[in-house]
Amino acid sequence: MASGSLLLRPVTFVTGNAKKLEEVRAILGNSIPFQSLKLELPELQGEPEEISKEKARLAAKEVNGPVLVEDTCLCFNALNGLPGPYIKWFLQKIGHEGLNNLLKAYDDKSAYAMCIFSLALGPNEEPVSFVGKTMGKIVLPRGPPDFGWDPIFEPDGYQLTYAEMPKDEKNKISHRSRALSLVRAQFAAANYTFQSR
Ligand SMILES: O=P(O)(O)OP(=O)(O)OP(=O)(O)OC[C@H]1O[C@@H](n2cnc3c(O)ncnc32)[C@H](O)[C@@H]1O
Ligand SMILES: [Mg+2]
Repeated sequence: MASGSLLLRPVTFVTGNAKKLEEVRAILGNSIPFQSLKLELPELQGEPEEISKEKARLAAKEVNGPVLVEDTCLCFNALNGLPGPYIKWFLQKIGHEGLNNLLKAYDDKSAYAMCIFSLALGPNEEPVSFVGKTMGKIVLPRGPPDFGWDPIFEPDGYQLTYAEMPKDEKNKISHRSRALSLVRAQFAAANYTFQSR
């Protein structure tokens, strides 16, 4: 082992969401060796970063090794950041139309997508978080409804919603790719060494 480096089992990215996994794979390529585990973890209520960290603690206990998790928020500025971490349930219950209706009473349609990754090196290690944000606005749905709220989020500087953009274009500017740049920087700085599987 090189001096100053930490020998780890490969990191397990834990998520119940196949679309997230697809994007994480596309964004990371071979830059960080990881495997994945499909697991729906219980989620706390509270501030986004704490929710993400708690997911990492639970995941690290399940896996008994290094884990990466993420929690995604869609935050409306007119609603002081809500639905935020509760977007999954809002989307499920009221859909794209209902989310648009929430903003009918306000001129301000601006919103941001936020991804908080948390890395825990093991079940007894405190997780570290990495936040990525992309600013934009909420619009009537346009584009294929393949992934969550992609059809109603139009990032600033584009006339396309996330759903209308080619995947690699979304992955260049997305909340997820911004957070993963920080994760990658952490891995580079920490100089972790991975055991071969
Ligand atoms: O198992 P986990 O990783 O928690 O997966 P999840 O689907 O439960 O995901 P979250 O708890 O982070 O809830 C975020 C919600 O936002 C959706 N979502 C996440 N990332 C998105 C993206 O980039 N574009 C559109 N929708 C997204 C996702 O489908 C959920 O409905
Ligand atoms: Mg979830």
